[in-house]
Amino acid sequence: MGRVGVLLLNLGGPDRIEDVRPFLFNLFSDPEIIRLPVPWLQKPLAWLISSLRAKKSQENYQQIGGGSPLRKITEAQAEALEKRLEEIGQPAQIYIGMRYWHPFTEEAIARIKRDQITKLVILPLYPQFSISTSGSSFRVLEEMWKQDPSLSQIEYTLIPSWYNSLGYLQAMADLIHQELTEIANPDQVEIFFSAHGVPQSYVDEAGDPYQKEIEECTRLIMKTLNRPNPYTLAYQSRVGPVEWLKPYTEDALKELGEQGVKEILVIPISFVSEHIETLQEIDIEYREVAEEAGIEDFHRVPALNTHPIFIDSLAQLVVQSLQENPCTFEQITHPKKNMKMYPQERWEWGMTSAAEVWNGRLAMLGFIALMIELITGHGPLHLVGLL
Ligand SMILES: C=CC1=C(C)c2cc3[nH]c(cc4nc(cc5[nH]c(cc1n2)c(C)c5CCC(=O)O)C(CCC(=O)O)=C4C)c(C)c3C=C
Ligand SMILES: [Fe+2]
Ligand SMILES: [Fe+2]
Repeated sequence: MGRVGVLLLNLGGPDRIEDVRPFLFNLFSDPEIIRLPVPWLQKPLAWLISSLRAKKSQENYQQIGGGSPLRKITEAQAEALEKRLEEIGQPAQIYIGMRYWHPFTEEAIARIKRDQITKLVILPLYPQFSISTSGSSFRVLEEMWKQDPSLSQIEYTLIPSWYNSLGYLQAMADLIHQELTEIANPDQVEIFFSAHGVPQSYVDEAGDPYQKEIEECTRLIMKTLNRPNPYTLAYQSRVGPVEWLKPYTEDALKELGEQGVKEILVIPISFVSEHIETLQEIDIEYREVAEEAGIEDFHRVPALNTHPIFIDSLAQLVVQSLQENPCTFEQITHPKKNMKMYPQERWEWGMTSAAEVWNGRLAMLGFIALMIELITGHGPLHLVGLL
């Protein structure tokens, strides 16, 4: 079969407090995170938002020990996966490619070339597909494949999403089950799925399948769990002024409080590792919101991390994908359905020359407004909470 490699894709997180600002700059420089009609505004805006958001974000990272645990957990997952693949007779070298922090996707590809990998399975550590996560990493890789002809020697295959894989569902059900056994009246507990949000326009205008996959995923987890508990799905971590997927986690918590719910079990489902949004946002911020709403007992299921059933499910996905026909970038980033993976090339208001002139003028006005905001510390971005 040649030399097999598995490339695990993930978001990345700042290892230390001083990494927070450059990490945020990388994140906001991504056109899949802030979809602007004019590419040249991306970097100045990323610089501005990262500079102004850094302080608040650093405080949050300070509350969880001064940095993101994401790199260490992803490395532990890679090690466990390598071991499991060896055990089931499919040895492979595992690589980690982060989108916004070390080890970057580019570093992983350099190592894959150096090791002369001939077959590569590209596996995002996001169970559900979103243009803003797996899609963004696929886009970077597709660009690298276009720029570097030597990469065409590697036979690769993508696993776009795997929220419905049996092992993953069993691992999630096992975590929930374990947590419920510690609770006095387990059947009365409200199961509260908290998914990471995306702007509503990603789904409505760009055709992101994320919301559909999240909804299906929660349904399948509940079916696998096979318990009578009531459940809610809500979306967390909204950034900026636009509308995101609803209901928002804070609103759903308040509503449950109003309905008299006293005990909830929160399940983070967009991500398989502990990170700032589980350790800080859920465990600290949303716990407070829930308590204020009258919810007396707030429990959370830990992230999968290196749960053995989960690691085995990743290994099975790798084996299965090596047996099937390869899935290419073309199939995912240029789907037949109307999904807009390349925001700046496809937004309709950049299509005509007149519109482009107006885009340019508006962008210039916007940039001046941003500079004023930066200097004075007052303006619309502060008002809506983006900065
Ligand atoms: C599936 C998970 C995620 C989706 C979807 C997602 C979309 C998304 N995120 C932002 C903005 C930010 N995300 C930040 C951190 C962050 N995001 C995810 C996951 C998803 N994001 C993770 C796992 C992390 C944390 C990594 C870590 O350090 O532990 C941040 C930085 C933190 C902060 O300042 O709050 C921002 C900002 C947008 C705008 C977006 C969709 C468009
Ligand atoms: Fe995020
Ligand atoms: Fe976030």
